[in-house]
Amino acid sequence: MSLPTFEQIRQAPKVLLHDHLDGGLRTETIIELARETGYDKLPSTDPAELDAWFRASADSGSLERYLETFAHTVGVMQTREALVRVAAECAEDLANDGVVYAEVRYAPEQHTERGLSLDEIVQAVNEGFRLGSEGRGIRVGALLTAMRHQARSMEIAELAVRYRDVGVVGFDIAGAEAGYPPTRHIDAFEYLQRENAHFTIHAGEGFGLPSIWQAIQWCGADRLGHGVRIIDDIAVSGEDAKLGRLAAYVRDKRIPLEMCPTSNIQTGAAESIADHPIGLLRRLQFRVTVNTDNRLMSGTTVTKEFAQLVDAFGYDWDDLQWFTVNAMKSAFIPFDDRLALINGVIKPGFAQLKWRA
Ligand SMILES: O=c1[nH]cnc2c1ncn2[C@H]1C[C@H](O)[C@@H](CO)O1
Ligand SMILES: [Zn+2]
Repeated sequence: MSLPTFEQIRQAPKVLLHDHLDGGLRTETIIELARETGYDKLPSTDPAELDAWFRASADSGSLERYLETFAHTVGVMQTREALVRVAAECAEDLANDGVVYAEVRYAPEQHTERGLSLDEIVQAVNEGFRLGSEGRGIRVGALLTAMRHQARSMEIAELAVRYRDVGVVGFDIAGAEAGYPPTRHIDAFEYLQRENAHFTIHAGEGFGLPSIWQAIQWCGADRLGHGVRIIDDIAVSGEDAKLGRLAAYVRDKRIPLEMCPTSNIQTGAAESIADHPIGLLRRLQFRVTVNTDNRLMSGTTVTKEFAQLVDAFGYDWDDLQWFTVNAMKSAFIPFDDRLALINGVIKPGFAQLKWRA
């Protein structure tokens, strides 16, 4: 059986758990929204040039500099119409990439510059996801992110609970990691735990093991955003790997790792796809999932991320299905819904592709 091709991977039913709404805009849309809303700070109004600018600026090797590019996407996402449009296009683009289930995150507190309330922001994005998903064979849920350098996490956690049955499936914290440990937001995480709500934490990307340890053992994260630096707790010699206590805990407890290979290279968390810790972590059977992080800044899609992994590691259909089922098992929607997607959509979809290959 030959390795999956790009087009075959695109057709496979895929699952995406880590994708930022403000990191996935179409360049043409940014330019149009800037014109419509009077945002005059774009580095270029030519789509190709702007696209190249985002990629080059995000390729800095530093998470902090990578994050600076979001000023322009967030800058044009300040009205209800803009949010509905961006969310609808996000759902459409993911559906066209063959994604059948996605959790897309954004930070409501970043969209209040022109007077929208947090509730209005969530309602607008929900409406966009609904419009963009309709009839396209995709289900999209929102994760509400609080910015770790700000102090609004409790408010955002309450917002996530308020909308838990209407479009929102969980909570997250994002932004610069060094200097802003997860425990800074412990009250929000404790509140979410008391509410039986789900959350993931960006950890082990721009900072190492202490961040992962806090996210899991202090804050009770259900999943880890990136978590790549867990390899600092694994000693490899030849084929042998010795896990430290934290790495063993993450693997034993089947804590999902939302890995984003291209993004990690851009921010300096990994050297190249071939050197990306995902190779080792998949071999050691951590609960690894494959994600895009920011499709605009990384010029990527789920299909591209998978295709690069196939090139680098020779992954076959079974590997791609394993990543996909891992992701579906780790989603924040109810167990019955996850099972229905695994048995009704993912397994039959992969079976058909394997059979044709
Ligand atoms: O990979 C990331 N790490 C930390 N923060 C991130 C990453 N990608 C995007 N963000 C930030 C910038 C966005 O404005 C915010 C909400 O989506 O989350
Ligand atoms: Zn992220």
